[in-house]
Amino acid sequence: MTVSFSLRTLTLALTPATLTELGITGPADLLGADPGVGPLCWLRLGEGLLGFGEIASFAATGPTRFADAEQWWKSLVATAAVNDPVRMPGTGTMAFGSFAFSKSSAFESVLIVPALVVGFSSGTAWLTQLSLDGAVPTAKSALNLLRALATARSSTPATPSVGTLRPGALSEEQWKDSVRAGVNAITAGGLEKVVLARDVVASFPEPVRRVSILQRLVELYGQCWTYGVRGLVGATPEILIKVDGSTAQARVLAGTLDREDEPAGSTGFADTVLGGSLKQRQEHDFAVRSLTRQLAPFSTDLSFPAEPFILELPNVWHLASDVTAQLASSNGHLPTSLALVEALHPTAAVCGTPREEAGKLILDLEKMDRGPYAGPVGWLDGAGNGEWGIALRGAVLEDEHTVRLYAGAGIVEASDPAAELAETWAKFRPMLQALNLPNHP
Ligand SMILES: C=C(O[C@H]1C=CC=C(C(=O)O)[C@@H]1O)C(=O)O
Repeated sequence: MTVSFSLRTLTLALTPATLTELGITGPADLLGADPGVGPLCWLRLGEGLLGFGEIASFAATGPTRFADAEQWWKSLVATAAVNDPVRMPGTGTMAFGSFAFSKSSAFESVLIVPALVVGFSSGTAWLTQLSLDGAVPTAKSALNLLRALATARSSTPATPSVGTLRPGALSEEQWKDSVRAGVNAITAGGLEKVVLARDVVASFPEPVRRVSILQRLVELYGQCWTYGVRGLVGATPEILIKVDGSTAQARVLAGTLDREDEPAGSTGFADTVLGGSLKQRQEHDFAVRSLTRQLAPFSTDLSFPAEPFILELPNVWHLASDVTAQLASSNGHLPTSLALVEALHPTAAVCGTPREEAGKLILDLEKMDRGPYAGPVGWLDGAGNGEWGIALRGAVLEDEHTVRLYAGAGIVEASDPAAELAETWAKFRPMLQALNLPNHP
């Protein structure tokens, strides 16, 4: 006889004394705590969520993957017994997720409910134990699990063995031909922007340690959101949507300048070359417009600055716009973060304008399945909150020895294939660094 139990969760605030006793100064201290594949991860600037173990998961492919995941999550949450005195976004019931970029992808979109979550946000730290086997989490059982992790951890990222890099679906020449074809399609009319991506494959004689990659990304790209959901890892600078109660926020990026292109001793280089470029500005405006157009029907108030700002990352500068919306309730309910993800994905930062035409051209010209690259990655909770980045500057660990890296560039009429190719190398850099591979082979 199979007995199915409801989800049970217990959340505890972690006091500074407990954290000190366990030697935990922040979430990154626990990255190396899972002796297996390592935790589910969503971290930025010393805050975020780590998930350990897996008590339930949902997988889907196809055009209804978001709606199916939302339905599965809602039915799990509906019967959950939640003991959550902390009551912040990410406490109580929560799951990590990653979604395929394309409705025709073979990659399985997933939601994963961990057994234990450690969270840090706005000066509060907490611990949530989740169970689905009838066990009732207690403060003692939750703290024992955390203690075991804190004791097991290793904090030094191991340097990966010397790896080699080879082209993925297309050679550099073939990819530049695709960019040329993209520019020709734009010139011929019918679309204004298309984002074309490519993949490269890294091979290592020794097994690659997922945890080490996450540790390196946190160390080098702390202001990006370091994500890890099963084999998908990366550090994205772009937020598709973050929902905290009735407020939604997005960080839209498009328009890029390689920091290695800055001449020594120059001042105001990014302002002039990136901020002053009509081509880059056009690329950016398409991305902002696509997001705001899709978000507007869910909002009572939507605001973003008239001019983008320049976001400085260790590898590149981007044109960036932060968008804020007050969410409208419908029949007494606010939209959940996952409902917004479904409505917003894919923006013109990763697809193009118009969306349908660009999507078709991507399938035609890239000659690869993007898998989870450029898809939404992040987490959601039982109250509808969540944070979803766009899975950029990342890779998929295909097996112990093989890592597939992805990067793309926005193509507009004025695009030059060689410059766009160089831009993809700048965008591969975070993962190349994390994997200890040469900057630009
Ligand atoms: C498609 C990617 O970046 C997007 C986000 C920021 C800037 C972009 C650009 O300038 O082309 C892209 O739209 C990628 O990193 O693979």
